Parts: sequence; C-alpha cells; structure tokens
Amino acid sequence: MATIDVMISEEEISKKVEELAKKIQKDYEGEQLLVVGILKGASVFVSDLIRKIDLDVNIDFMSVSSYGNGTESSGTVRILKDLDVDIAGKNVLIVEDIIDSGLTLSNLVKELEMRNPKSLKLCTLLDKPERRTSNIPVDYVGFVIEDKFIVGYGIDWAEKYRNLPYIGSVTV
Ligand SMILES: O=P(O)(O)OC[C@H]1O[C@H](OP(=O)(O)OP(=O)(O)O)[C@H](O)[C@@H]1O
Ligand code: HPA
Ligand SMILES: [Mg+2]
Repeated sequence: MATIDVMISEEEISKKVEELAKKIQKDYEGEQLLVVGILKGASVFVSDLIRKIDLDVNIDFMSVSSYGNGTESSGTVRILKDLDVDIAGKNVLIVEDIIDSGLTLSNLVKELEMRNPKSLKLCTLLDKPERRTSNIPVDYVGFVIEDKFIVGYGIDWAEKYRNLPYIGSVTV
C-alpha cells in the first residue's frame, strides 16, 4: 500500500500563491499579461494564482507531451491542445505545477519563442532541481523540493490524487 504524507499544507500553498501573485503583479504593472496554464497538472495552481493578480490578465491553456522513447528527446513537444490565441507581441507567463527533468518546459519554451512574444517568463509552484536534465531559467518558483514523488493540488499519480487540497509525497 502506498502512503501519502503531507509535504506542503493547504495554508502554506495559499500563502505562497499570494506571494507569487504579488511579485508577478509588481513586475507587470501597467502591462497586459497572458497567463498560460499547462494542462492538466497546473490547472489548480493557475486557477488560484490568477485570482490573486490584480492586472489586465487573459488566460489560455496548452496540453503537451514530450517526444522521445524514454532515453532520447528530439527537443520538440507534441502539442495535444494548442493556445487559442496568437502570442506575437504579448507578455506571456507559462505556469507549471512542477519542473522535474525540465524537458516539458525547455521544449515548450523553444516552441513558444518561435511565435515572437513580447516577453516569455516561467512560473512553477514546485521545483525539483535534483532531477534536472534540461536547464531552463525559471522566473518565479514557489517551493524548491527534494527528489520525492509528489501528488495533490493538480498533480497526479496515474491520474489519481489531483483533487487533494495539499501537496503530498508518495511512499510505496
Ligand atoms: O520537468 P518534467 O520532467 O518534464 O516534468 C514536469 C511535467 O510533468 C507533469 O506533467 P505530465 O506530462 O505528467 O502531465 P499532466 O500535467 O497532465 O499530469 C507536470 O505537470 C509537468 O508538466
Ligand atoms: O513528482 C511528480 N509527481 C507526479 N508527476 C510528476 N511529473 C514530474 N514529476 C512528478
Ligand atoms: Mg503537466
């Protein structure tokens, strides 16, 4: 049987989301911002985050899957659901739940940079640097965590546990 231990409580998440939102608000003062949530993991985080940002914000979503057969990456992403809008000339903030190997985001950034946004920044709630294979500069990081398998607050284990209100670590 797997056990799930609370790693980050609902209260801690909520404080951090507020903190990140305030930083983002300050950095984009007077600007328009397109917030891009990466499905499905970031859906919960991005919903909480945008409600704490008092700016002219639009929201869109993408669903992607990294190519490769486990050992090699072709350096591109397969887009399962693309953005609804053209991002040329826009301030774009990609929002992720977790950065692990970094593959998903590094490939996605390459793809979105080609579309000529005015600016492109990254925000993640969780950063697991020990497992990084693709290096990418992240502009807003919630929590730096150790190398444990995480579930909850949008993050799944075989599609389960996304609805937990806290972030938990799995022990099998
Ligand atoms: O840094 P990486 O090693 O690429 O891992 C991080 C990505 O993996 C998870 O998504 P996943 O592709 O499992 O899909 P999901 O968001 O629908 O759960 C997570 O939500 C990130 O998007
Ligand atoms: O720790 C994790 N948990 C669930 N999904 C993930 N995808 C990358 N890292 C993780
Ligand atoms: Mg994801």
